[in-house]
Amino acid sequence: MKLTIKQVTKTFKEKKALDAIDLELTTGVYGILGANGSGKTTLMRILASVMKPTSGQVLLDGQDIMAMSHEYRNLIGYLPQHVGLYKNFTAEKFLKYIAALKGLPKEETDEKVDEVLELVGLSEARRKKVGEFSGGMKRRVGIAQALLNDPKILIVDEPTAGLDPKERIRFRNLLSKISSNRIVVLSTHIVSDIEFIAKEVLILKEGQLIKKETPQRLLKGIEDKVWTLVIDENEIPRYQSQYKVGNIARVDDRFQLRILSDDQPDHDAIQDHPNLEDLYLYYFDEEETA
Ligand SMILES: Nc1ncnc2c1ncn2[C@@H]1O[C@H](COP(=O)(O)OP(=O)(O)OP(=O)(O)O)[C@@H](O)[C@H]1O
Repeated sequence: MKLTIKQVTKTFKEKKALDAIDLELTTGVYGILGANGSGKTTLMRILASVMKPTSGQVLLDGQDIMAMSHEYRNLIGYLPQHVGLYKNFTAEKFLKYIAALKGLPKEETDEKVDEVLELVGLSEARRKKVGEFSGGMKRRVGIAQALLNDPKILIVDEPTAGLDPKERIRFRNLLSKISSNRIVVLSTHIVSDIEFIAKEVLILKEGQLIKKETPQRLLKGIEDKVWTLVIDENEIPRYQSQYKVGNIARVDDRFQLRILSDDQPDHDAIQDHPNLEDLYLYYFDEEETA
């Protein structure tokens, strides 16, 4: 199975949200990383076929998804950024309701609902009201509804926003588990969401795809650019104005700075192994780092 994105551009009035994106996706998890407004949601919506590109095409195994219409929609599971859940429904009732909306045959529904509840770890909570669920459980209901039609392509937009670290890990493992025979596209600006599960990381910046690499290769690209340096507090502003400074940690009465720089920022600076947080800082320096 291959999803091909060919010269996809989306323009809103004068704003180019996506600018001639070319991409090929096969089974596995793809992490789309980008700052706010970089075009992640727009790309996800086009892949989910809820939005048409201004120009360009998306092809599934050579067929235009717009021409495939329902045939394509039946292959898609989509979890938008904000999904409406019916608070007074139990998880089970909600999923049965969505199954009916998706046109699942009645005789298959019970078994399918059992299966997705099990998959997302909510079997025991199935008779509880969704309104009483934690943030992480609600997201898992969201994934469960997206999986009801056993989609070959699963698109999840910022699924971990607002989740605590434990719930994030659980969610990540779930995505990893279900990705073996599907294309999973996950957007996030939280780097640790994709560091361990993404087959490739796609970096979007101002509507352009600036990188598409395995996490390992991306890190290799900044291998000799990460430095740590211990300084006094009054020196911090000088380094912040001259360099891309990431984490600042207190070490006794001094401070350790994590600095991204092509050259050694000071003769006392020590090189360190890069992580994806460094990478994010490297590409999105001027924007807020998450
Ligand atoms: N319906 C719309 N009308 C006008 N402009 C839009 C519309 N949707 C998106 N945009 C603009 O297109 C750009 C990309 O938006 P998009 O929502 O795809 O970014 P994003 O990377 O998903 O951001 P976020 O992380 O904040 O969700 C932004 O500048 C946004 O303001």
